[in-house]
Amino acid sequence: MQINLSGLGKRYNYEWIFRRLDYNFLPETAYAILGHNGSGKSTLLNLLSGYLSPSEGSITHTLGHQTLTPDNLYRHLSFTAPYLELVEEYTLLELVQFHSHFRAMRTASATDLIDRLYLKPAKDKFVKDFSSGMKQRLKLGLAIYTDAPLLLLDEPTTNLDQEGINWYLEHVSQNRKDRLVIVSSNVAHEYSFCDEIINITDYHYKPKAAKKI
Ligand SMILES: Nc1ncnc2c1ncn2[C@@H]1O[C@H](COP(=O)(O)OP(=O)(O)OP(=O)(O)O)[C@@H](O)[C@H]1O
Repeated sequence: MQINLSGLGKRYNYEWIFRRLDYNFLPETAYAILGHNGSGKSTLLNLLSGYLSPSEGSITHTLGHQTLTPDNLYRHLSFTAPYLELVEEYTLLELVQFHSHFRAMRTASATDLIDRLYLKPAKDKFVKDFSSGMKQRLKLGLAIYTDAPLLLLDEPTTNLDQEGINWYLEHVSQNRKDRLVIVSSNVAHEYSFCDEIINITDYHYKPKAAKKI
């Protein structure tokens, strides 16, 4: 997957979050999008996922020689973020089986994924009864092990303890080689494996000062 951004800008009402963003995300490369709270990292990730539309400029997703349209882009990406919800009425096994029904996985089976998550003892537990760290590990596992050429991770280590962070780094590193990975973060350990860094604040809109008459 390759993504080209041309003159990309996003505003909410009258507030420009960023403007004039030209960038090429190359295949099989890992990128980190950095910036302080409220700087626009999640907004950019949501644009890259096709969930939001640009206010100006364009985003082109290319897979091999095929340009992807917004209606089929979702088939080729995997995305997780703290604000995305799990289906909490399912047990862990039911949820992984449900997910695998719709998306091709990089694991041999649902139980194989649960083993890799180190959540085997919680196989029959309802997701609503998981701790916040267990939910985050599950979200990350579903995202990382979905077989998609584009992996988008928004603040991936939210709610994870050191063991969870080590788990994330091990599994994302093992699964990054043949896909484009984009991580939004302001915590160094989340993006230590990334090849390129983009500061979203470089694209903040700075209105020209009015000339004094
Ligand atoms: N739906 C919306 N309507 C209006 N403003 C919004 C909306 N979504 C986000 N914003 C604003 O856009 C700006 C960027 O928000 P965004 O969530 O992209 O930042 P972020 O860098 O991901 O922040 P954080 O690190 O806190 O997650 C913020 O000022 C936010 O208030």
